[in-house]
Amino acid sequence: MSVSNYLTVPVALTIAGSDSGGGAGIQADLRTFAFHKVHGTSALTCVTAQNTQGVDRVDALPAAAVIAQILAVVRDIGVQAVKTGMLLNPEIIAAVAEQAMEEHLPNLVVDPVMVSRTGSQLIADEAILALRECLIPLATILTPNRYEAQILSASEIDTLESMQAAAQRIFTLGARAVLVKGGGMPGELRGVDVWFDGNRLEVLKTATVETIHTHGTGCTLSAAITANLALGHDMFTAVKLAKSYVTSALHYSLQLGQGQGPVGHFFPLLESSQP
Ligand SMILES: Nc1ncnc2c1ncn2[C@@H]1O[C@H](COP(=O)(O)OP(=O)(O)OP(=O)(O)O)[C@@H](O)[C@H]1O
Ligand SMILES: Cc1ncc(CO)c(N)n1
Repeated sequence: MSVSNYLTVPVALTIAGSDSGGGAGIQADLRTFAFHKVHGTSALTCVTAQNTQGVDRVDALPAAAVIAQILAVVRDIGVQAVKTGMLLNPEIIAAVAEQAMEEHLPNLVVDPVMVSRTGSQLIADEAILALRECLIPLATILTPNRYEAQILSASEIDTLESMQAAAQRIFTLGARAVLVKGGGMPGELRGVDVWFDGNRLEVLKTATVETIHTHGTGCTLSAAITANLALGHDMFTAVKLAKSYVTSALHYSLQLGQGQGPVGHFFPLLESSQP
């Protein structure tokens, strides 16, 4: 007989949708938490029938089921950081905001999933309004992509200066910090993100990785920020570490399916397994 070493690890919670293709949503989040040696817990909001080519169908869970999952986790296991992904409808958004107001969701990273990187709207207009009014003001870090930032700032974003202006404008919605992501920008701006926390305006820049397999980069980035917050890093350090992780995962993106494959979340293992 041998005795288990009881280990304690930080815990993160993702409140997000399922991606049947495994590249984005809950599946990307849990893989990212595991990579960071953070125990991943989840509250599922919806089930998407999705692959590398697009989303075929979305079925929402009842808001009460989302709350029950959150409470089951926070009352027993406890969490150090939380992220939200695809929340889909105003009922789920209001329920999650209520949990945040009850202080059940510490270090809350809100990835305001509204529009895909290719520009197609993923949630209804009422849900966008609910995110803006109920949940975004409660966020620790908000991570809109180019198109989401355009909606939230009511401005066109096509240059670095317009990303910076949008980050500052979106900050006024109430999040403690905003990261405008550049994956949907043209050319060399694809690897450029802009940070604003009311004080520091920073440009986080990596070289653009030439790949079409970018499915789930946004989910992966916000999950990595969440994992780093759970590990005890400050907000800006958590973001810098997360950006570096996504860049490495993009360097080992996976050619799967007929469309945009996912990033390689376990790149050190993948690197050594290739012939
Ligand atoms: N080709 C690329 N090269 C380098 N970095 C990239 C590239 N594409 C995206 N990124 C980075 O990936 C992160 C996610 O940004 P992105 O704008 O793709 O989010 P998103 O649109 O929410 O993603 P998705 O909807 O595909 O999950 C950002 O840090 C961005 O800079
Ligand atoms: C479930 C889910 N969440 C988020 C995104 C955005 O990448 C997606 N495509 N699918």
